[in-house]
Parts: sequence; C-alpha cells; structure tokens
Amino acid sequence: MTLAKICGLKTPEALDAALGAGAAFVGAVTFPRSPRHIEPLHAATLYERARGRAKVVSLLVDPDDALVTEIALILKPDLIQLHGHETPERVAEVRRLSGAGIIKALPVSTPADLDAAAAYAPAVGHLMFDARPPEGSALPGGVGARFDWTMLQGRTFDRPWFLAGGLTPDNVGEAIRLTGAPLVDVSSGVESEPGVKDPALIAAFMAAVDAASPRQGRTK
Ligand SMILES: O=C(O)c1ccccc1N[C@@H]1O[C@H](COP(=O)(O)O)[C@@H](O)[C@H]1O
Repeated sequence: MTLAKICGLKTPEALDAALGAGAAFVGAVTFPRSPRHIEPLHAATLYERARGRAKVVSLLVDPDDALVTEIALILKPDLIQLHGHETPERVAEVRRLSGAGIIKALPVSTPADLDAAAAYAPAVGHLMFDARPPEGSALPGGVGARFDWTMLQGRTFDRPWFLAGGLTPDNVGEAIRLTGAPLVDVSSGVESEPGVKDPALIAAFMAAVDAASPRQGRTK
C-alpha cells in the first residue's frame, strides 16, 4: 500500500483535510522564498493536532545549524526533509544535530540522477526523487515539475523512497502503477493557487492514492 505525504500545510483547515483524508505524513515548509513558508513556532502550534495521527515532517533547504536546532527544539518533527544541495556528510550532521529521521530529496532529470541515492542511503531513513526544477527556478521544489517516471521502472533502492514532483489527483494513480512508488508526496498539485491548499483536491489525491494501491487484505 502506497502512503502519502501532503506538504506545505499552513492552516488548520488544510492540515485537518490532510489528516482527515488519511495522509501518513504532513509537511511544514520553513523556507522564506516559498509561498508555503511557515515559521517554526507557528508550525509547532499548528501541528500539535497531527501528533499521533501522522508523521510531522519539517522541510528545510540547506539549513544551517541554528535553524536545525531551532526546528528540533520548537517543532520537534518526526522527520526533516532536506531539499537543497546537502551532501551526505551534511545530512548525517543534521540527523545527529536534530535527532530526527531524514528524508533526502534528490533532483531527477536523467536516469543517472537516480544513482546518487547510493551515497545518501547510509545517512537517511527515506529517499525522495523529485523533478529537477526548471533552470532559474526560485524554488528547489514545489513548482509542479515532473520527470519521466519510467526511469524508476526496475530500479531498487536501499531505503524507502518517495516519488514527488508534479503529482496531482489526476496523475498520481498512473505514477504509482508505473513506478510502484511506496510513498508519494505532493505540494502544489493540491492547491487552488500557490500556497493555498484545496481540501477537495487533498481528498481527491488521497482517494486516488488509495485506489491505486489496495490495502493489504482488503476485500474490495
Ligand atoms: O513546497 C514547497 O514550497 C517547496 C519549497 C522548497 C523545496 C521543496 C518544496 N516542496 C517539495 O517539492 C516536491 C514537489 O512539489 P510539487 O508537488 O511538485 O509542488 C515535494 O516533495 C514538496 O514537498
């Protein structure tokens, strides 16, 4: 069964929609250039409602030690998603500093990009394959870009991995069937405008994930 992460949740309504629809992971983006940016203290208050219902993920981009420490102390995330240029050594440092599990997002535009996973696997609990953003993009992710999912066919990795990038309620079923992704992640694909989550799109996305990946032992 494929599990889903809904990322960039910054209002009670959006977070409740994700939790109510069965998201296994919910993500707080702390990156000022993002339309989904949320400050650590605000995230800590908002995500209290997620405790025990879903894994709380803090998305950071090339964070320094001060931000990692602030996030660890204030938000106390289950996982930190590193979505920048972090090296395997830096990833290991962030894991030690925060005590959180790590999701390392890797940009993909060619099959060779998938080979980078081997260097990161020892330092992380999860990998993430996200479309490399277009040249000159203001954001390293969250722009609705997708990559050729067939690159993942037949590939295996030493860690559980998320498929991300350009997923929507309309295409996530195809993405799961094509790749066998154990985990999927969406940000812009469930929004009515940048940074504004649409509860109906969140519900539709989760329903599509569920339909494409029957639960073990479910009769229908
Ligand atoms: O969502 C953001 O604003 C964001 C900012 C900086 C780095 C990553 C970001 N989002 C992550 O990018 C992928 C793909 O997003 P999308 O579904 O294509 O919009 C996903 O993992 C988001 O969590």
